[in-house]
Amino acid sequence: MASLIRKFYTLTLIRSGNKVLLGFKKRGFGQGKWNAFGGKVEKGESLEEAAIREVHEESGIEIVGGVEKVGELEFTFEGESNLMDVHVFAAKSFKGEPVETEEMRPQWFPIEDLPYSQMWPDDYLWYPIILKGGKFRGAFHFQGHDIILSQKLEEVNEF
Ligand SMILES: Nc1nc(SCCc2ccccc2)c2[nH]cnc2n1
Repeated sequence: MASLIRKFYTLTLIRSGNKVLLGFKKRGFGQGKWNAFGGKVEKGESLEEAAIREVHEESGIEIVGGVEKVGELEFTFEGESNLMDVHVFAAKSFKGEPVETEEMRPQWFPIEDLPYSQMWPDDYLWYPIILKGGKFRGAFHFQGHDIILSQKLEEVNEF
């Protein structure tokens, strides 16, 4: 099996009471889908620093109380050599109002009414784990961006 190139990304969930802040991706990878805020980890920054940076860049929200690691996901795509190693965080506390950026149009959604049909097809499987305070590890192999060919998902007690 040809070797894959592992690249690191973050995703950060911002929750306030019964609402979750998502962004509609206006361009680039994942364009047209609602997603949490995230992106590539740059050289020289920690996963947590990358998570906090991406949230601020994409939504204007300032994370003040740090982030908590809640999940690890690996995404591979049929016929492509990249493996996306995505570290999922939840913001402990934050300040500021979300603003629309070139990348993302932010919107608060009630937890009971997340737009899963307009999100990545794996998300409905692991968002509930985060929302009940759990942690998870998963791997999803895609055909394109909308079909999952194979998957693994398990809840874990700690990272
Ligand atoms: N929720 C979710 N997110 C991603 S990519 C997240 C990481 C990323 C990468 C590049 C730009 C911004 C954000 C997914 N891929 C496959 N399923 C998926 N689910």
